Amino acid sequence: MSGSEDARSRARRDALLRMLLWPKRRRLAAATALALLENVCGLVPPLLIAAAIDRGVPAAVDGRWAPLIGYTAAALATGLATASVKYCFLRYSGRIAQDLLFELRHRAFAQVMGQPLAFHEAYPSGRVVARLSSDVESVEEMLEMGLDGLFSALFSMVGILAVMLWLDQPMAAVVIALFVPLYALTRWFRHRSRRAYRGTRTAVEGVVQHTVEAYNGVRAVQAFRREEANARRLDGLDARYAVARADAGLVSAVFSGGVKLIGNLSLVGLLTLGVLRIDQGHLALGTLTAFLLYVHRLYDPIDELASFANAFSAASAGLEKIGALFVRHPAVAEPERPAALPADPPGGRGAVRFEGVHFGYGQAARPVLSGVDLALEPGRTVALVGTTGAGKSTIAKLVARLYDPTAGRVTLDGVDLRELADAELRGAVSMITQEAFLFSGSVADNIALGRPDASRAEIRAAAEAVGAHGFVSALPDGYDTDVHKRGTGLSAGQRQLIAMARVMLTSPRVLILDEATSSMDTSSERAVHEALTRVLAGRTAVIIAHRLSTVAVADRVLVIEDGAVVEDGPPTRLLEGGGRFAGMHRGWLAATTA
Ligand SMILES: Nc1ncnc2c1ncn2[C@@H]1O[C@H](COP(=O)(O)OP(=O)(O)OP(=O)(O)O)[C@@H](O)[C@H]1O
Repeated sequence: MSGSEDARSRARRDALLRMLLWPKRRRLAAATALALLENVCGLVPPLLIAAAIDRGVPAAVDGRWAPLIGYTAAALATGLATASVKYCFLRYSGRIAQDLLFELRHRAFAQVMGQPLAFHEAYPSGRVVARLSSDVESVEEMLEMGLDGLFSALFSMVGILAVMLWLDQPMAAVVIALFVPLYALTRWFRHRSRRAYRGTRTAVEGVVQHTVEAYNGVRAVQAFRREEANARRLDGLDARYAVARADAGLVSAVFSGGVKLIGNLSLVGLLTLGVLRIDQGHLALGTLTAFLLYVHRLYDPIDELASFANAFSAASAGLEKIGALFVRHPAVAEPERPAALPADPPGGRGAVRFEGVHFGYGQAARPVLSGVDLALEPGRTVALVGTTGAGKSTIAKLVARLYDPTAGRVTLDGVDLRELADAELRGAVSMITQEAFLFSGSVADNIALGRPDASRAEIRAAAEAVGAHGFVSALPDGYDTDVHKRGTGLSAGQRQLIAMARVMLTSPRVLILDEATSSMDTSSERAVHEALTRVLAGRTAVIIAHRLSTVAVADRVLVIEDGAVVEDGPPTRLLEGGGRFAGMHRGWLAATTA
């Protein structure tokens, strides 16, 4: 990673942290106060034990038991108080951690869903899944195990050092002197662990991405016998992940071991100096005991701090990756003052115009459309045909305003699409994609996707209108059948019918249909065609026709070549004209009848 990229991704991580933590600052302050109280309580018992040894025991030897009993009871009471405050802190900080995670997941998911199509076409879905799953998990781990360690480590270190300095300065100096190698070790760890954990996040991303891709493309995998090769690739990615984990493990082992070593050196140093100072009469035995107890307490939290630092490095690398989702992509911006579509435009609803439209995917990319002028009349069906890569889908995406033209404008009923509020545009222009995607839920939920408030009668009427009612009522639970339940198994044609019922229910002014390329059997194809005729009636429609049989339902055909309209007219006239469309049709007839 280059220096400036590194700084950018750290800045993104910090911005994300600020966005998450700032609204919770009051609760975090309350958690900090609880942790402080816990640690202050925790400082008292060693002092009471020192007093018990130095004062209570000699008094008991003289037959006065009250001081010893008093010190012991006080040590017990502070121990109980520490435990109760710790319980409250853990419950409270646990809730904050869960809320933070909820917020992170919610924001990251909403951010991904709200990104323009340009983002999704450039960002592999596996990578997004890795961000939303394993990267979020790394933050979860840090919050679950780390907060406690961080707070106790920081507060107890400061508190213990203060008490040590108050008890005996030369002894405290030994402990402080050993902080120099500890500081050096911590610096090394911070630097090395950041690199190591970035490596693990990148490696796990590779594993998740490959798994998601293989799963999404399982048909192609099986058709091309790629199972073995895919499994080998996953093994390779897994091995890379294992190496990255081992590297991170090595860094944390060196750090934890180093901290333990320095802790033990402190004990030896304190014991040696303590015995000398007792011998010289400068130190009491109880104070030495308190020192030894404190050193133990000092290095335990440093160990916890090491776990936190580990978790933080992993989470920090995860947050850098999640932060990348928050980078703004040149989006189709919502207008500040949206215009409304005319309710009853002269000539009818659904007139689409392209006026001198230029478009290319990204600034450096070759232009796909160069000055397209086009008028689609209300209520008519236009089929776009042409060779692959000609620009048919691009025209459709501009009608749906999934992208904005780089120059020129696209209007609907006289209004520039850029002036329409998103909700109004989505209600006015609907798209049926090739795969006719069904979401988890019932058939009814899927039909009512664009109008969740639709009544069951309306849903049924929409299904009846496209001829889907028959097969839906034959499903085990009718309209309540879960579309992803095992055994439901809807065919491609049935999925298309459900997608068309969806359109019937929302009744958009303009419908864009990216016709499925996979062939259906003749009866399904006929059912889809019949449904199509009903859905198209009285609506402006743009069909990206992959199969020329679909063109029969169109009033007009546009032949697209290299981003330009090269032929335009009713299908029958184009067939008679003997131009490109007639040639394509002859080729298609020969292929289908061969
Ligand atoms: N998301 C994208 N990013 C960059 N270039 C793209 C993108 N989508 C399409 N293109 C390019 O734009 C051109 C037009 O593509 P488009 O998808 O509009 O063609 P099409 O006529 O619909 O093709 P097909 O029949 O194969 O679907 C092609 O050169 C294609 O490579």
